[in-house]
Amino acid sequence: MTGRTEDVLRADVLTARRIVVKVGSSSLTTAVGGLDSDRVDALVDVLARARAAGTEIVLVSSGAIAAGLAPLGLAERPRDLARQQAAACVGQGLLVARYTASFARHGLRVGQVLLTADDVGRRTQYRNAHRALSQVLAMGAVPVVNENDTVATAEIRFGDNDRLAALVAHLVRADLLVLLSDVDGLYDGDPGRPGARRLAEVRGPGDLRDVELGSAGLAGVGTGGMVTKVEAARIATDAGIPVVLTAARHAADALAGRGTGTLFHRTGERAADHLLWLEHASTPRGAVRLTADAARAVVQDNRPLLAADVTGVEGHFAAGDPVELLDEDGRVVARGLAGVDARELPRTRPSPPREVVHPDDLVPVAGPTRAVERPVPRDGTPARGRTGVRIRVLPASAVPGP
Ligand SMILES: Nc1ncnc2c1ncn2[C@@H]1O[C@H](COP(=O)(O)OP(=O)(O)O)[C@@H](O)[C@H]1O
Ligand SMILES: N[C@@H](CCC(=O)OP(=O)(O)O)C(=O)O
Repeated sequence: MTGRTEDVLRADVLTARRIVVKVGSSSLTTAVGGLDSDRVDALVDVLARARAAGTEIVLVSSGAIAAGLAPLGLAERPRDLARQQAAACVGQGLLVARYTASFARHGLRVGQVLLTADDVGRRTQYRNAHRALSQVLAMGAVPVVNENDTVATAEIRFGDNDRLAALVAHLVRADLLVLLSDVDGLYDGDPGRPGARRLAEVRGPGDLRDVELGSAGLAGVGTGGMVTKVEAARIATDAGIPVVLTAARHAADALAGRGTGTLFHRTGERAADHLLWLEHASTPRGAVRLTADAARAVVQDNRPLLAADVTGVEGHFAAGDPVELLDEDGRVVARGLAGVDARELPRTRPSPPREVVHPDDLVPVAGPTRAVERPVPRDGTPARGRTGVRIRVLPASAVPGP
């Protein structure tokens, strides 16, 4: 053994029994648009081999919009949401038909799973999605997951399948997340720039301090560029799931544990089930403002939030909806699932002793936080943050410019 990182087999990959593999639009389409059957087949061959060797695979596949362009006579990804949705409607069927035929060559069935990130943040839907995915796997089929673009309008504009894949990895309790793109790993800057260097490993946020992340790829069909992949890697690794990022053409090496691409080591432990979705995927339907004492007790001492703690209510949320918990100065201190409707909360005190948020349905928002500008979408919509989505502040170089 030479001791080079590339030569050392990755233990995290070799021991993984359940792997979520995410493939981006840029890796599934031809140069002139439309689905590239050869590339789909090449990927499926690799996944089927892993499946035959006993590894359970969940595929998160983008490409619905890209696949729908040519059949609808569109030369490029449309700028308006309605035509993006139409392209996704037509393309998703074609995409799954293609996967169905391709996996059938290996005697494998696929099961289409369309998720709306916001929904799965709710406990019941989370459990339903978990049960469905587990059963598809238990019955030997391969789940093919995408966002439900028809209804998840915010997801088309601001969401991305990299983040969805990280959350799905948590949902199915995966041992590993593999992100496949058109670039063979994370570089310290634009990979097209002479002298750009690939990072073989990322052990934590410190390793990203001097890395420049672009928010758009070259292919013109993907969403989010490297920014969303690094954010997805942070969500997964914080939840105890290591991530390999590499090119789709290196998928076989990645699944064999060879040192291709970039390995993001796990940095945290698995969080309670639906809380990761609540933190990263839900859109708050409102907010409750708390007394100073309550803000402290609810976040630090894990005590229930009671109606008597509430000094103000914003929005028209219903029981089960995600809400933000604000301190006296209006800063977000936590996110929780409301146990009551907004209209049930009296706006004047004193209030009856009712539980507004149960401790099991509450996730503190670790500070410092701020709304992060998300990448500029190709449809030209304003580069505003997805409503209510806050993420921990990344190193300055990791946050896309406006
Ligand atoms: N620091 C970086 N390292 C690697 N790739 C980067 C970096 N910054 C920007 N990119 C770009 O990100 C692109 C991948 O993102 P994207 O097109 O959204 O892919 P996908 O369709 O696979 O999700 C690459 O083509 C690359 O040009
Ligand atoms: N749901 C969209 C995926 C959007 C997306 O995140 O694309 P990509 O950056 O290629 O992973 C579609 O199927 O077209």
